[in-house]
Amino acid sequence: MNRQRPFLVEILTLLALIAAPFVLPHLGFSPTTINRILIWAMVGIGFDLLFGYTGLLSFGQSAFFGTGGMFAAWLLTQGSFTNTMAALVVGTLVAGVAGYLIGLVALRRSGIYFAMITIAIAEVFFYLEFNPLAAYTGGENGLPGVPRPNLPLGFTTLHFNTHLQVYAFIAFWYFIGLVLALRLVRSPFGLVLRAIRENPQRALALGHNTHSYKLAVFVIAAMYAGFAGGLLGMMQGFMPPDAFMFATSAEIVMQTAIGGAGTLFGPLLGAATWLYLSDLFQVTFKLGTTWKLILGLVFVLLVVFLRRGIAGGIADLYMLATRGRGATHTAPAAATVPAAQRVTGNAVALKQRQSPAGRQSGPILQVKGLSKRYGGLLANKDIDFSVNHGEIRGIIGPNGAGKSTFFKMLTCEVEPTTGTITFEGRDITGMGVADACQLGLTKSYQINQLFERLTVRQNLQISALAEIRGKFKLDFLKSMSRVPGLAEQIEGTAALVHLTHRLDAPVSELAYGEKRRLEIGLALASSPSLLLLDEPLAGMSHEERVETVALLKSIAQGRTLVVIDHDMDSLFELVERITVLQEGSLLVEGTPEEIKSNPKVQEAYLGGIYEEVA
Ligand SMILES: Nc1ncnc2c1ncn2[C@@H]1O[C@H](COP(=O)(O)OP(=O)(O)OP(=O)(O)O)[C@@H](O)[C@H]1O
Repeated sequence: MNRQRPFLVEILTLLALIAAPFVLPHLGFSPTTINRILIWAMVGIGFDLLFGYTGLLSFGQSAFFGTGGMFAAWLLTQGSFTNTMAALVVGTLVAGVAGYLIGLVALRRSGIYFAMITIAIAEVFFYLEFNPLAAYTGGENGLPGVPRPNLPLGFTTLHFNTHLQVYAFIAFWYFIGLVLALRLVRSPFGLVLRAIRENPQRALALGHNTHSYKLAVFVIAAMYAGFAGGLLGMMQGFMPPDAFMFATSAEIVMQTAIGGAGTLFGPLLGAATWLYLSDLFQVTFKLGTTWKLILGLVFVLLVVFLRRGIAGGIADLYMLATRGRGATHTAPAAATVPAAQRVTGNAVALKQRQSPAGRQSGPILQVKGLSKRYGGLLANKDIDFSVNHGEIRGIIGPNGAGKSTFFKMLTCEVEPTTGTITFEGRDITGMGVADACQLGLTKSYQINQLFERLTVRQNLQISALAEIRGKFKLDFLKSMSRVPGLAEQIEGTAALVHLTHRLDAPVSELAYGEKRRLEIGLALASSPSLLLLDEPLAGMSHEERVETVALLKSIAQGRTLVVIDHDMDSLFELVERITVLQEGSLLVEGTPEEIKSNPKVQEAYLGGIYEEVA
């Protein structure tokens, strides 16, 4: 919707914000509730970036909400600050610094352990506020006397005293926060965050420094919370200690879930629903303490029946309505597109990485004495291996021979127990997988490792962005269309793997064969100088195998490939030399003809099976 009509979302939001203080009171919202909704929604924007877009469930936002708010309030009540804007900025920066330090610790773990660390941190901040720092924070009394917002403009100072004026101040900053967040999620930085949410291992393997991205968004979320905390003190004229309470964090999580995570508008809708209902049950219906029970039941129902939240429900309704009018065009499935109509791999020249030393001959990869031990099991034993520039090498071996482990060591996913790996003349042993990919060494996986909820285009963009932008870049205000060379790289890769007609389809809608081609496309989009393919034909029908072998042949032109597969006939047709692994050791190397006729291979590996096939 927004791609066709730029700024439509922003304009509609602005109009809604202008109308809200005049319309919402007629629906039973008090002026204070309207202001609180925006403050909660602002914390929620940061939390949504963290949880909805990056997949990091934090229960620690109260720590930053309280820190930013308390610091700004302290500057204005006990410090010498009179400029509320300056106090807000300093409070936000302090919350950001706290976020950076806490992020360094909490992001060492993921999933439930990350969430548990953030709970513990929220509790630590609550304790600090109440006990050792009570002289500064007012302890359980909080900090009274926080002035209303003002805005010095040089020639005059604007003061925001009435409810409507305070609303205008908060709504202005909410709008700025939302616009910045919308830019962020549409930027290359934002796409990498979604890649981390969908498949953090693959995002890393494609060359993104996922830890730095997670730390950056953790700090950004802390700053949103800190800024909102400062607004809370100014709105109430008092900075309450309960900003630090765990319940605050829990409310942010619930409001975002109810409103719809990963939408940016979810927190606003969730906060509006939450605060409206709590006012309704407590003030209008005077339910006493039972209000929490009823509120709880309402929220359970909302979460159960609106699994993507209120914003998700609205989006679904919109899709239904536009589909009903025949507005949505579904791309044809692969099977319905005649092969002759598909763009051939040779039609678009895909950029290829240049060797750092300008070499185009000699070894691109050299391995000496490579071993990998898993406890008592030696998965790879003392392997010496070398591949030349432009070569197409096959690796075969029975199940459990150590082929995948060997690939994992080459791409630096797994550290070798002994031995060295030299790539393009550089020792890469023990280097991280992201660094290896950045150097031009990557692989496609035996089991698809895709970003399932994203489109084919976004999948390919995630890969190409790592090559174009490097391991980490804070380009969260940049538009995707302004990334140099990105569109060409995506079109070229999609054409090569015959997915041009599926670029805007979500991965979850692809057929298996298409997913396998996208898996190869992901590796190709990073312009590797050495591409490893781990069982590219695995699980394919006969027809798909024939198509994929043809595809691999077109990819192989001008590239260096190493391919593992169990399909001997296809592999013998494709590669120039073959390396045979058996029980973790290198058994023999040679041309397909030499391998077919090698008695050692027939006896020890093929056991005569290939003879029958041949
Ligand atoms: N992370 C791990 N921990 C312990 N053992 C492992 C691990 N990964 C692999 N292995 C073991 O190492 C040996 C080699 O496994 P690997 O997956 O490399 O073989 P493969 O040749 O790729 O097999 P296949 O053809 O079935 O994919 C196997 O015995 C396997 O069980």
